[in-house]
Amino acid sequence: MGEGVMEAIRCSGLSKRYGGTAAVDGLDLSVSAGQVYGFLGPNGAGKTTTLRMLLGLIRPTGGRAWVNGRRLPDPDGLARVGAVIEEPAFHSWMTGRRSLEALAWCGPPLPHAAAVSSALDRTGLASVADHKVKTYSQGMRQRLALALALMRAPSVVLLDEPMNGLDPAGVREFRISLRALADSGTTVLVSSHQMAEVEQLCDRVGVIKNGRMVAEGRPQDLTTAVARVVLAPPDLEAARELLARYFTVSREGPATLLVQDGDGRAVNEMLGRSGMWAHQIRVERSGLEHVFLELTREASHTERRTGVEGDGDATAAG
Ligand SMILES: Nc1ncnc2c1ncn2[C@@H]1O[C@H](COP(=O)(O)OP(=O)(O)OP(=O)(O)O)[C@@H](O)[C@H]1O
Repeated sequence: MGEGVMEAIRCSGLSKRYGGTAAVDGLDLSVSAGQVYGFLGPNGAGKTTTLRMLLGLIRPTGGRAWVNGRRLPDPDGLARVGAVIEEPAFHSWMTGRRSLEALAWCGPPLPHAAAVSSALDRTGLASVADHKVKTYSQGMRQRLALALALMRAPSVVLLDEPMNGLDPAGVREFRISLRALADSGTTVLVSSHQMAEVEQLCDRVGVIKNGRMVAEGRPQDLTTAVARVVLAPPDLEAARELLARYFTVSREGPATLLVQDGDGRAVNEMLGRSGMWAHQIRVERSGLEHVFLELTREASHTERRTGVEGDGDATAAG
């Protein structure tokens, strides 16, 4: 994304408290127009609550948010926002196309006569549009929900874990639909637990924990280099001691060391100077999943009780 691209979504200090619990706690978030933004976080991190606030379904208790440059709450702007927060219940005896046409009756008029066909097309459902929904796979139903969200040609789409429950082929198809959507200029904010998919799909990623952003950036910038060094004993132990002076090193297998943040050339040079020669040095990026787990490690046993509304952070590690 270039400089000066319009922000499609912005949250500034956005907060939502339920009694003493801070579901979202001073969240800052910025999504440029036309991006696919991955919104990651462990269970209970505040993802759904954030999406519900952006949709005007619940009212924030603090902070501000804008969608398409318009300060929320903004009922008039909702027509330009599509969402799949919970899977809608379709009538299984209707066809996919008929389901969308029936639901089009509720709400404002469609932007053009071919809006239903276009939404089915964009979600890869054109060939099964006239089949009954009860014959659809889980993945097809989830894409039908996406088609429903796209029917009014929104400029921003909010999706809450849309790939949950899909098999690898379903996830791949869904990912292709989302990518095509963003390539046509629609902004997509997608919450997910499927790290590998997020890594492949998203232009940027934000990781939230306890209702706050803990890491943000391009997927490739959030991952770190790991050098995998294969050496035969007895050099292995000597190499571990040597490299451990400069890097975090761990034994991975009987002949392999894992060197965090290791640059292959530096590792090679250090070993060579000490007369040790590796059979192999391979530098890889550690997956986003690893980074996610590290960043959110304590989240599952962290209590989030806060004091009186307006108080500062009272987070206590459990
Ligand atoms: N209506 C509510 N009343 C009280 N607490 C709530 C309510 N909605 C959410 N919470 C709490 O707010 C926190 C954030 O919930 P939220 O559903 O936003 O998390 P999430 O990141 O979407 O989690 P998941 O990945 O499990 O869907 C949780 O601790 C949850 O229990």
